[in-house]
Amino acid sequence: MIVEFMSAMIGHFEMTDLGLMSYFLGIEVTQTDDAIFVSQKKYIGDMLKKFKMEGCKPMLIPVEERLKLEKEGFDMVKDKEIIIEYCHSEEQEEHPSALDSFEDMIAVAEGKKLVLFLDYDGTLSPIVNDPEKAFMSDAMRVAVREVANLFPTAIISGRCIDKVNGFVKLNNVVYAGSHGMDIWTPTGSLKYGQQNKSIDEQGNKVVKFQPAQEFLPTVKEIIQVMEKKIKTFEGAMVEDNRFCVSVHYRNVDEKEVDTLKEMVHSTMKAFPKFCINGGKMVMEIRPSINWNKGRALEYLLDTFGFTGSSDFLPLYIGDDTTDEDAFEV
Ligand SMILES: O=P(O)(O)OC[C@H]1O[C@H](O[C@H]2O[C@H](CO)[C@@H](O)[C@H](O)[C@H]2O)[C@H](O)[C@@H](O)[C@@H]1O
Repeated sequence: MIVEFMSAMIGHFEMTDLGLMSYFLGIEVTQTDDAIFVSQKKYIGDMLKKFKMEGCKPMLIPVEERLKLEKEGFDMVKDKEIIIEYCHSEEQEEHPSALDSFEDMIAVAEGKKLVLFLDYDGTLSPIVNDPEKAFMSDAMRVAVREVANLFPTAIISGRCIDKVNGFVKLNNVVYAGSHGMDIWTPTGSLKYGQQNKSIDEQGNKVVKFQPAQEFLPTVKEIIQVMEKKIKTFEGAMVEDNRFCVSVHYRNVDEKEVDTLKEMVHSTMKAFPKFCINGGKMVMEIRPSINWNKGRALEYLLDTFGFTGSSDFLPLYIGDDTTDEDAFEV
């Protein structure tokens, strides 16, 4: 039938039979007897060339499997952003991938119970321009759910706990928000004070540990002041992270960034009980207390029942400066 159709068409139009399709609209096509494989290797090469990133090193990324391709919704800016996020060659030179030492890590873990700690932004989700849209892929969610079924798993984020919970949507992990200043666990710890029993949105009993409770009214005040002051900086954004505040400048004109930073530093002089830490195009304002992601990790190990034991290996995966407190522990 195909042959008949072709000769009928050739009778009417000037055309040549090129055989099986191998390349169409930037997609490479390989056809076998029982399958057709499509690949965009050339397209990716062209994209890297376009953004002058041909020299960058490849690495594994949490690509969604069996993703249905849609006609609508292609976003050139977002595509570029994701490629840049995963291809920072210089950054990788300085900070090589932990996966390069996978065998060594497995050797250290031999016979030990793994306890997994994960950061959210930049670790479970790609860095994007709009913090409200830092979604986690379904593939990543499945991976975290599966790993959390095997090992105790906690997510320690700079975000407020409700927001990170809303992004992750898993009930087999424990959450700690506000850089570890808001921890919700099923049981709590006998070693630490300041714990309150409560019920979460799903109706589960939780013990909340919030060592920066007394700072809440001042945090609200800081948010109000900052929101007024950033109005003159187009693209700046204040994010309420409950016990902490983030002032974002990712979308601010480069020429304005130093002035914005000066404004934040001089404004915070009126709030001496708070400190400012740097992050990825963000200024993290938080109470100056001896509590951080590292202390939160210790608290969580205790509530998981590992205090005094040596047959466990905590593994922390994070990408930002506030994660270094946890790496240290
Ligand atoms: O501890 P994390 O879970 O990594 O949170 C740290 C901060 O992450 C978010 O900001 C960063 O990601 C945004 C979305 O990709 C990006 O737009 C921003 O430039 C990054 O700094 C979050 O919005 C902050 O509140 C967190 O403190």
